[in-house]
Amino acid sequence: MNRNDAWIRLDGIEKRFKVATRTAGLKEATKALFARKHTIVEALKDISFSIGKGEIVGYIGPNGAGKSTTIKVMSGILVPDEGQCSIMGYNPWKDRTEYVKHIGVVFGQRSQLWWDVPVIDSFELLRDIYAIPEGMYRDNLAMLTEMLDLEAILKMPVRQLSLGQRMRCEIAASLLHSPKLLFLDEPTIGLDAVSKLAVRNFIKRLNREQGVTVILTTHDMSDIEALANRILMIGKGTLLYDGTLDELKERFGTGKTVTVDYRGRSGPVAIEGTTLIEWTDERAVYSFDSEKVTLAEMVTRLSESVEVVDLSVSAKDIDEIIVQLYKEHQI
Ligand SMILES: Nc1ncnc2c1ncn2[C@@H]1O[C@H](COP(=O)(O)OP(=O)(O)OP(=O)(O)O)[C@@H](O)[C@H]1O
Repeated sequence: MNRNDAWIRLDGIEKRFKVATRTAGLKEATKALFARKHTIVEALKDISFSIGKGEIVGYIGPNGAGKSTTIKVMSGILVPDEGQCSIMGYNPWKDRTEYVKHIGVVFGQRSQLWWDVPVIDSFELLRDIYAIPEGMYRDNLAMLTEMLDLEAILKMPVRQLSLGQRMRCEIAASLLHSPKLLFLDEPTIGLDAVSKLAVRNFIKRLNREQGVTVILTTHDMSDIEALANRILMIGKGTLLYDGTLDELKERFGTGKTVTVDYRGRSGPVAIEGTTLIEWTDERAVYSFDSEKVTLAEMVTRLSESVEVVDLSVSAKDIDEIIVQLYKEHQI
């Protein structure tokens, strides 16, 4: 894709936050208030990428990496300090009034629905706020009610809904005005397996049948496996990976994972050529590359420090690849 033709394009986006420094104790806090001590958090550093129409992109990274900040910049909520952003020909923060008519946004941790009124009343309020034409509203409501199985819950007040029911309503609310681009920030957070599956299936169908482009942030790698054709990985405000999940597996997933059950030690045993993924009082999980260290060497090294009770070897799954990547990049 020629970057100039890209549907979504970010170029050198930077965002800094000024945070008041807090010190322990009232006296210190008062002093800091008057002295106006601040530190600068560099939330986004030179972020550039392009996304084409119809893609589903997973935006991943550990806590505090800058995912939500990017989504807020892209949805026009935050103005960056540096850089350019063009989405469907709009500048999200300068053309915000017109731009928001073409995007849908769901923040999994926040609600856009009114707590005490029936869901359908919230939908009607949104229809009025966004001046959605009646025909479009009726068609979309019927389609979303069917696809997200909302019939039985439309008349219930939001506060009575389960988390999974509420999330289905949040997603429907963000799509009533037929946006062509949907931002989902942690859409499956806290959901049970059945609700997660319903949300994922809906996103897939929406993308396939309506051509809606989806950008989603998640900590759940099974969301990524189920949905994303492409991954953007961010750490400490810097973009670290842009590619497909298959490429990621090919590049980083060649190694294997060893799970060791053991007795006789409380602290971790470091083994050269391996990455320690998990360590408890009874179990350790290592990832290793057989070109760097053999299984026999690992067992020998472990047996010097612990009594090995059981050991199993498996191919690395996506969560382990991600943990390894975060470690390699020290994020
Ligand atoms: N309004 C704000 N004021 C000050 N600092 C902020 C603000 N919003 C975000 N930050 C800081 O910017 C950095 C990036 O935050 P952001 O919320 O984008 O991360 P994230 O990748 O979405 O994290 P998580 O997975 O925990 O939601 C963090 O250090 C955060 O503390």
